[in-house]
Amino acid sequence: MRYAQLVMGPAGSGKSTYCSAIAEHIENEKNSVMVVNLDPAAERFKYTPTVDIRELIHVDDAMDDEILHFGPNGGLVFCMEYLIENQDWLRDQLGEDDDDYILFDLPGQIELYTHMKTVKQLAELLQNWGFNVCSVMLVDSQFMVDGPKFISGTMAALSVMINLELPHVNVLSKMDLLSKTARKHLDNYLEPDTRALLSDVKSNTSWGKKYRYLSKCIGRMIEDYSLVQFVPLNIKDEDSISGLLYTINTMIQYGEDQDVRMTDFDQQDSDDNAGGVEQFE
Ligand SMILES: Nc1nc2c(ncn2[C@@H]2O[C@H](COP(=O)(O)OP(=O)(O)OP(=O)(O)O)[C@@H](O)[C@H]2O)c(=O)[nH]1
Ligand SMILES: [Mg+2]
Repeated sequence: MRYAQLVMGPAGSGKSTYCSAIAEHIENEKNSVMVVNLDPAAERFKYTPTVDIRELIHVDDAMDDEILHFGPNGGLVFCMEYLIENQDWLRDQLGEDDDDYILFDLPGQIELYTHMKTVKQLAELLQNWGFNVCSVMLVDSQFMVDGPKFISGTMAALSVMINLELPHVNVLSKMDLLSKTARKHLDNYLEPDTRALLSDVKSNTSWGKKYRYLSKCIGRMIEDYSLVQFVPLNIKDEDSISGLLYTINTMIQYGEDQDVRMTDFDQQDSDDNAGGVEQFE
């Protein structure tokens, strides 16, 4: 079995920084990990990618092409579709080693995740190649500190979850940047509570009243069904990273093989003992 995190989220939400920090953390625990850059427009990142989509296609190739003439956003979508069409290239680059743990650093174009099919196709390819895949969606915590923004971030996360149908975790990134007051505000929303969410939604006008009612219904739905949850991540705090990785690794069943091996070992041990008892008798 192999293991994959598809790291996604809006532009600048911290995906590449997350990949470097998580890779460093896993390596410090003496486990091996690889990072694959799947952002055809990436300029620089701290990690050294094992595989880099820019060796297959760069967003400039799509933009400079005299027939295609894409702008940066269309160009990026084209590159991701090109990757799927050239799946053999990716398969060869990834190799076939058992037990690989790979972080895929994806581009920051939210429509790739909310309703387009390319990332879903990528996940299906990886699953066919023997990966346990999960999606990790980063949302910048600074954009989630008032009720209406939290609701809209939650709805974006929900559409990604529905579109991809993968084991999924939503991460609030850049927690180290929040002031104490902002952190307190955010804490009120983390345990879904419609009243807290609505406290920022003004309702003086008739539009305001309707908007408040809609927000209330959405808030209740999220609260009643525990549909979307967020894990806050402070990348400067090792405990925060370990906690999140534990959640993710449980989802992709990373480490369970080791448990099985331990169980086999225990079984062997007790068989041996049983033999010993017989001999003794
Ligand atoms: N303080 C702090 N800054 C962060 C954190 N994560 C990312 N940043 C900063 O936010 C900016 C964007 O981070 P990236 O990791 O490049 O974000 P990205 O999601 O990969 O961006 P795109 O690939 O352009 O969509 C950089 O200046 C990072 O240094 C964090 O956890 N804490
Ligand atoms: Mg990036």
